[in-house]
Amino acid sequence: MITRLLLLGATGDLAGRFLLPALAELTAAGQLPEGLQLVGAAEPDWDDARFAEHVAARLAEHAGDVPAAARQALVAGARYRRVDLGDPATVAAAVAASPGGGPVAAYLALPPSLFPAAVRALGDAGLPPGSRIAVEKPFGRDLADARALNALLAEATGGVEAAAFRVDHFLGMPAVAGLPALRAPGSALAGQWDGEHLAQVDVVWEETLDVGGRAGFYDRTGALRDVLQNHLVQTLTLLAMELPATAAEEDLHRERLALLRAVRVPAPSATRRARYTAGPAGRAYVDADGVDPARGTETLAELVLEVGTPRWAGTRFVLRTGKAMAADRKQVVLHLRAPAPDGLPPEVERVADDRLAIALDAAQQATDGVRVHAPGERTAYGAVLADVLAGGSRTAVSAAEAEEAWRFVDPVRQAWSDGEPPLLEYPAGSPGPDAD
Ligand SMILES: O=P(O)(O)OC[C@H]1O[C@@H](O)[C@H](O)[C@@H](O)[C@@H]1O
Repeated sequence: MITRLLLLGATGDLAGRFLLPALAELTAAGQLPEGLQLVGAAEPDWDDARFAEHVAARLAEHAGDVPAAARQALVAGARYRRVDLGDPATVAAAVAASPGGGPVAAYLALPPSLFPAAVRALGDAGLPPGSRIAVEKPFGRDLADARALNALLAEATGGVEAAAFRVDHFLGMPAVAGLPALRAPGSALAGQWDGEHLAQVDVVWEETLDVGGRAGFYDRTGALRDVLQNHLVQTLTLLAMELPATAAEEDLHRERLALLRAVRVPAPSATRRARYTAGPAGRAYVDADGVDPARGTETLAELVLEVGTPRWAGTRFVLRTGKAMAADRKQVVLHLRAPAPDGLPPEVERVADDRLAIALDAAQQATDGVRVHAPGERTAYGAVLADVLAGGSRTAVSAAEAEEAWRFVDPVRQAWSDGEPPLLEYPAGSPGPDAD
């Protein structure tokens, strides 16, 4: 059992807004492993007391809904070690920092450019058996890079696949995790789940948020790598895979991988990319600090995919994500070929006779950093951390799944960098280019 959580990047944005609040939530629910020791690690030259202040402030801001006693317990138990990823000895010291010497979960809440150095340093430090390394997304910049990162992880973990945890927090969102149940045998939608009944399925994640202060990261990433290649593709796997034969995690991963293998490489003409200009919602993307306009980074990405299985003959899967858009639209839309049946599950909204919508953010919305979720329901990062700490893998992507997702996204990335199709524009705060 994991007894220590080493949070690398503990002073950063991801830790402050999502991971520390999720730990507080799990503390309150009594769902952390008994005696778990939190060691925060980052570059600033802080001590335990300074880190405790930081954790308390982040929790006050982002986990105000968690009872104060649980927040205080987390703050009181937190330790801090300064690490410099260029100096692996500092990482080894952080691994050794907590007493007990049990298995460690090392969580890389770091910019992707630091993943290789962090994984190498953890490998050099030598993690005790039963330890895990959790890596955030994007997992690699392309297929070759993802393979290299998988090789490093295999080296650092002695080839134990379960020891490498490639996080995708969308898999922990209740609405995404619940997608397979919507067409379980007996459901009104069970008989609709194929190309004969569904002409098109949209997986949409449109945000009103612009890139804010993240332009330095975002400009090297873009909408395709930031959200579509991972979050939307994983949502697609849960929507379109065959239902696993059992509840076992290996069956789930087998079906997710089989679905990814069946996705055809889209032609460039089946893709769109765009970036926002100045508009009602604010200034142009290219005017944000840290943007190099010459890179041509997209803030909106769309792929129309086909899944080459008998079930999905004739269905178009449209995956679209964008920043600085007119409205927050985070949903799956089913376009039926005939009017939808009666007796739909409560999560499914009839928006037209032949069109159904499933909200992806119904139970959990991050509005100005305030967490809103149904009482007793876990947040996405609560589910991820519970999984990491308990040895689960439902919110993780396997090595093969990570590479397979790049197989059909890499050619798109390549075509885009060759200028095909051209980069479109949309005003910030608009529904996107040529909105349908
Ligand atoms: O709304 P959530 O749960 O933060 O998920 C969306 C976010 O997912 C992150 O992984 C992306 O980096 C962000 O750009 C995006 O906004």
